[in-house]
Amino acid sequence: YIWPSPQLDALEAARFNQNGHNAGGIANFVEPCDVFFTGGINFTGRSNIADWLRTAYHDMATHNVTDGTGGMDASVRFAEEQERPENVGDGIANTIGLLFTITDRYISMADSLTLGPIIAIENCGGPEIAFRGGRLDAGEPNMPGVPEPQQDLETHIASFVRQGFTQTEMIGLVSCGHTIGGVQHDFFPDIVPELNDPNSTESVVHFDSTFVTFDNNLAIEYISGTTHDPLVVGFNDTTNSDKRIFGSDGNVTMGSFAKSRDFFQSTCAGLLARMFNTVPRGVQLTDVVTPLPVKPFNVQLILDRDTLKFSGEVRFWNMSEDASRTVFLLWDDHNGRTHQVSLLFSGVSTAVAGRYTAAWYSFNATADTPFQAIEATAGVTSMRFVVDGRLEDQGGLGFSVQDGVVFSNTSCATSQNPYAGHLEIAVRNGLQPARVYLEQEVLDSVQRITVVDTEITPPAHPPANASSPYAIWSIDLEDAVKSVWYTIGFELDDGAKFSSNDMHRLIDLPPCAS
Ligand code: HEM
Repeated sequence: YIWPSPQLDALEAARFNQNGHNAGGIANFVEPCDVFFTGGINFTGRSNIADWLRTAYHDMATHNVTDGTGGMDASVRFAEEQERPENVGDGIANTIGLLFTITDRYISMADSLTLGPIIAIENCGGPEIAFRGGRLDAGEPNMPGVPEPQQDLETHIASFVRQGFTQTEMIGLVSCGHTIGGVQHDFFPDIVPELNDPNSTESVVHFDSTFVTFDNNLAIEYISGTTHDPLVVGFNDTTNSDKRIFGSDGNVTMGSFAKSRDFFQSTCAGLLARMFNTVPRGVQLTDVVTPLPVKPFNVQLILDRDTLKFSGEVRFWNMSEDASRTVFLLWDDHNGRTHQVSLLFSGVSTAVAGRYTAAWYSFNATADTPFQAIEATAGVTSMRFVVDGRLEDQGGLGFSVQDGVVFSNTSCATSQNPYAGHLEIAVRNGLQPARVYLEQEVLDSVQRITVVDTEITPPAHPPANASSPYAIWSIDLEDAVKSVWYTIGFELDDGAKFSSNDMHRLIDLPPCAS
């Protein structure tokens, strides 16, 4: 895709900035892979990766291919769904507690329930699964429909067909799920006993011997007759659903998984991608999110009197640290001139258990000045980068920068208690936006993040200083909750909308001069 694209930029960052510089919040919950909840030494027998993968399946499994309802839509967050016997346990609540922390206006709750297990699986021995974003969060619970272990084979086959999977795919999907985790005594006392095991304090009997590694050991142990899977060799045959499912094609599928780790991994990559992409009818997912080779990050412009403070970073994918590398930022201004500065190395990030490395450079002028000072009259229209003499300009398009509507740091606080402030937004002469507004992320009555706009009115009088490139629009605000973050948005006559990357709170503003 072409940068900038706010939603894809956010999804790409959540998917690929996993560890190190500017890392997102997910990967460290599964590093090491047996982390449970927020970390520390874990003797429970449980793990985040297991909770996340099961939760995603339970969110999806309500799907009905015939009427298009259900699917990955985070309906599993509703208490009404969690209270159903099919969703017994606290794993769903744990998952929500961790993964919903990455949601924002661009990353839905259902996307976070997808990103979690995808990142967990690829960091814990499993395949890279193609990720598409854009899931919409349900406004109400879905119909019940998650399979339960005491149901018979015909019921399970019918259930998977309703979800959109054949019998063979059912065998695959169950073994891709049950290569991780196990069954807990607390919630399934009729399936597994109390273990009294200091290494499994929550009495979890695991499906295979490598229960936080995504591998084909479940199949190997099943085929070789050494399995301890409590849904295969459980003392209660009624709940031996894995046994009935795995054996339902004469062990052909499980046999092929046992023989080939690669076949298991590639089959799971395909089946799990389909599981994650099973969404209610009408939801349009993005294309598969792939890492941008050159990606500006958090580019911001703030007006400081006659100067624009231009800050940001750029990430180069598949590049490690190299002190001898030179990186230049080139930017064009409104006068048709090009400026050039050398950028400072700012860090390295990694992804997919270290399989990928990215090098980051920041727009600092010096180590202490985290921005470039640009003459406001000249402004900035687009950027390019030159890395060791190689031009990076998105195939000739450049990386466009909007300096049309920017926060002015003449904004100030009029009162501290309650917090009140006077926000000044600078609008570039000649732009003539249809609207300028503050944006605030709020939760609706069912926890979905929406953006509420507060209109800013244009100045009543023409700017006193007509030679200034910007006119100041302003708004007076009070903040009852003291820490509301605002971004700045504007809309053009053709409906195109823009949002700033910089966020502001009233409590951060300097006092207004009296
Ligand atoms: C007929 C279909 C299925 C049945 C009857 C079934 C049943 C169960 C049961 C009873 C548990 C124990 C849960 C607990 O103790 O909290 C479990 C755990 C689990 N299931 Fe399934 N399952 C099925 C399909 C799937 C599928 C398709 C996936 C994912 C692709 C999956 C992923 C998991 C995972 C990761 C766990 C481990 C949870 C943990 O250790 O906390 N299951 N399953």
